[in-house]
This record gives sequence, C-alpha cells and structure tokens, in this order.
Amino acid sequence: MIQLHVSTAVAVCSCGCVLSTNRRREATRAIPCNAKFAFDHVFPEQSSQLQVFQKTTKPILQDVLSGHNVSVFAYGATGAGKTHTMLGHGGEPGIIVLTMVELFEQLRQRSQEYETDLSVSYLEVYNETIRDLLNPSVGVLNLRESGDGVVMALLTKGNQNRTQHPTDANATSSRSHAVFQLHVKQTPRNSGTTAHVLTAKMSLIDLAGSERASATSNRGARMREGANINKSLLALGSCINALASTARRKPHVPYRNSKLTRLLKDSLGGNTRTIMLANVSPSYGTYDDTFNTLQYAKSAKNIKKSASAWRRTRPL
Ligand SMILES: Nc1ncnc2c1ncn2[C@@H]1O[C@H](COP(=O)(O)OP(=O)(O)OP(=O)(O)O)[C@@H](O)[C@H]1O
Repeated sequence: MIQLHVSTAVAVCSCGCVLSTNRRREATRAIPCNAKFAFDHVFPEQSSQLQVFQKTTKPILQDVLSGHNVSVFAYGATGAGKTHTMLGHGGEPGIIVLTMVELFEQLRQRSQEYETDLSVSYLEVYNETIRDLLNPSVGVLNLRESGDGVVMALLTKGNQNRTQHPTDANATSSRSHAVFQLHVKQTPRNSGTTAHVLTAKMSLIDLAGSERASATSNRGARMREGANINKSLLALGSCINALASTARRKPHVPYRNSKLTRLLKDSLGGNTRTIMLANVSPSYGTYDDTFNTLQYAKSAKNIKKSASAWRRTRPL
C-alpha cells in the first residue's frame, strides 16, 4: 500500500499530476501534463499528524498484533517533511511516537490474554556504515539486531545520537537513514488454549532526503553525505523497480548494492506489509523533486507481496 503524504499545500490538476497552484502553467510546460499518479491517500497541508497516523499506520497495528511483519517508511527530497512526519516535534508527535502510544494501549487491552515481550533496535545508515543509535560507543555495527528496554526513552536517546547537519535546504537535515524496529512477541497466558505464540517485527523508517548536487552548495563532508544518500536511495529504487517488475522472469533484486537495501531486505520483498509515505513540498522550486518522488512512489506501488502470519507454536 502506498500512501502519499503531502506535507503542505498542493493542488491536483485535472489530468491527475500534482502541481503547485500559482505556477501551474509553467510547471505544465516543464514536464508534459500527461503524468498520472494514483495513491491510496493524499494529505493536504492542513492535515494533522494524528490524521496521517490514523489513515496510514493505525490500521496496520492490527497486523502486528496478529503476527505480521509491517514496515512504514517516509521517502522524499531533503526538507520535504519526512522527519516531521515520522518523529514530529514536542507538540506534534509523529508516526513513531503515535504508534508507540497506540500499540501500548492495544497490548494493555490484550494483557489478560497474552504476555508480551518487546525489544527495540534503532539503527542509522550513515555514509554506508551502520551505527547503533542506542549505543553509539559501539561504533560501526555489523548487520544484526540489538537493543531492549523502555521504548520511548530509547527513541529519545536514539534521536539525540542521530547524525544531523544544517544544509541550504534544511537547517536540521538528517544525514542518515534511521531505522527504528520493534520486535513484539505475544505468548498466550492460558496454556490450555490452542492460541499460538505470535511474533512480529515493525520497522519505522525515516529515510535521508534525496538531493540534487547541482541544486545545493554542499561541499566537503556534506557533499560526501549527499552522494552516499543518493547512492543508497538509487539502490533502493533499483530494488523497488526489480520487485515491481511484471516480467514473466523475475529480475534479480540487487539488495546487496547498499547497506540500506540489505537492512530493508525483509521490509521490501519479504513477508511484510509496507506503507510508503511520499513527502513532497508545495514549493515550485522543488517541482523536479516532487515529480521524482511521485515517480518513485508510483513504482513502489506496483510491488505485490503477500504477507502471512509468522507463528511459532510453543509446546503448551
Ligand atoms: N507538515 C508540516 N507542518 C509543519 N512543519 C513542517 C511540516 N513538514 C515539514 N515541516 C518543517 O519543515 C522543516 C523540514 O522538515 P524535515 O526536517 O521533516 O524534512 P526532511 O524531509 O526530514 O528533510 P531531510 O531529508 O533534509 O532530513 C522542519 O523545520 C519541519 O519542522
């Protein structure tokens, strides 16, 4: 399922492509007006964080509780609002925080029936290396899962450790991809029932923003970060295109081309329900970025997967 998250004002022209209203004619000249995009939801600028959460992520919490893996990721150009959507700020908590609140409430309601074990990992992919945001002193991590503890505190701690630097496009630009993963294991309390142990992994991902080198004045470290971000997003795009291929002979999916795609392998092509949020800015200055984001999301929407419950039966 693809969700299009429009973080600020956008008008949809009659042919279906998304253009900012005041520059619609010029934009139409720049890119032929025959592009059509269809998404499950479009959120205009007045949408609240809660509305975005309720339409996109809340419905799939039921899948987590019934033992399905799910993932939610935000994609878009730098400054388009991905971190705002996924993490939010003090008064406007984003999807990750709202998910935690709702998930804890739903687990509380099931607490008579199931005993729950939760573990958390929070990783960032920065310049093609993986760091554990919950324990950065460990340095670079090999690909593995780690981390247990009190979820909200861990989230805050991880965010403080995340790599951010000001750029021309965004004063608080995330220079890494952040992957927050929750592992939920529910064990039936009543050993006399036929209920199964249910395990699920929920991945909430704030991707770093794509950026056009020609449109930034980034130099040195910022330029190297930008190049690595683009390289990994390109690798992600190649995997999405391969997964979305309708060719009879399925093409090879190049997961091994970047650390990001290796990390997201089971969130993209595996037994997982995925929601992609495509963030776009209303500014005419970002028209090309908007168009690219919509194209990227359109490809992702073609991925067909079937998720089935991953259940382990414990001897009762
Ligand atoms: N829907 C929104 N409502 C209010 N403010 C927003 C919204 N979306 C983004 N912003 C603001 O715009 C700025 C850029 O947003 P944000 O940092 O989320 O972008 P980003 O896509 O994560 O960028 P990058 O890829 O560079 O990290 C921030 O100051 C953020 O608070």
